[in-house]
Amino acid sequence: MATWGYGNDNGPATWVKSFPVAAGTRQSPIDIVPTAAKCDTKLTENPLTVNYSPEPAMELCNPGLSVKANIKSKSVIKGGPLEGEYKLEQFHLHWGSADKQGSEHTLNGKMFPAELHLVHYNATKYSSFGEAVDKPDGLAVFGIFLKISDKPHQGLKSLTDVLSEVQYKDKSINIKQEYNPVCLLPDNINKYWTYLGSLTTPPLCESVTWIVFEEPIEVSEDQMKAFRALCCGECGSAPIVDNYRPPLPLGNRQLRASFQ
Ligand SMILES: NS(=O)(=O)c1ccc(CCCCO)cc1
Ligand SMILES: [Zn+2]
Repeated sequence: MATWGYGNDNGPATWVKSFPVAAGTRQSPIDIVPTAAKCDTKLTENPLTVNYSPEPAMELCNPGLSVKANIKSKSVIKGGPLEGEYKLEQFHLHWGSADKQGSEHTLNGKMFPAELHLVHYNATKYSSFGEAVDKPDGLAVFGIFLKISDKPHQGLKSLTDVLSEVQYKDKSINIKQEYNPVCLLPDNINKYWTYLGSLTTPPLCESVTWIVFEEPIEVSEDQMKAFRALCCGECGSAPIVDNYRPPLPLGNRQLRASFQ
């Protein structure tokens, strides 16, 4: 199969041909149904802790199906559902061609216009992201919903203001100003759902402890337009839009909530 993507010929329904785990039992994303989540006090007794550091010259790139920032500084998380310390590797987003769609996780069947993923690997047990990526306890990903407001998100503005410089595939730039990814988190990180899942793109490894925050971050329509202006290839290629995998069955998994 040619490279995977989100089109009719290479989209999510076709991935199982090259990546059989797509039909696995702990796939992501899922539809989050809060009333079906089990409130687990163990999650609150051991609060999720975020220790992110400023990134001096953060690299922003267009790999062709999203926009990604690669992290070099020591930014770590622990607690909540996690055992050990997980180190931030990268963050990226998924978004729609219109505000009615774009997120990967859904909330009671509702899609948000976009979803931000902060990808961490288990640095206590593994020496690199590459080693951790296919281990059942290898990764932890923060899922943050984006919703539209009339004000731009200041933290994302440092990125959306320069997206035109990575408009084409394989372009990358360094963000001049020091950037601390903590600015991307919602105000309240104590309210989240967590479950055992997978990467939402090939290779779809079943290696992710998902932590999806209840509180969305707010972005402007202009910022959404900036994401939708990114291109899959070189000048004249199709825009990167609708780069989301639809939800998979929860199956026998337990969805836990850190709050009532
Ligand atoms: N949408 S996601 O957060 O699940 C995600 C994170 C990271 C990768 C990269 C896998 C690279 C394998 O070599 C792919 C998907
Ligand atoms: Zn993602």
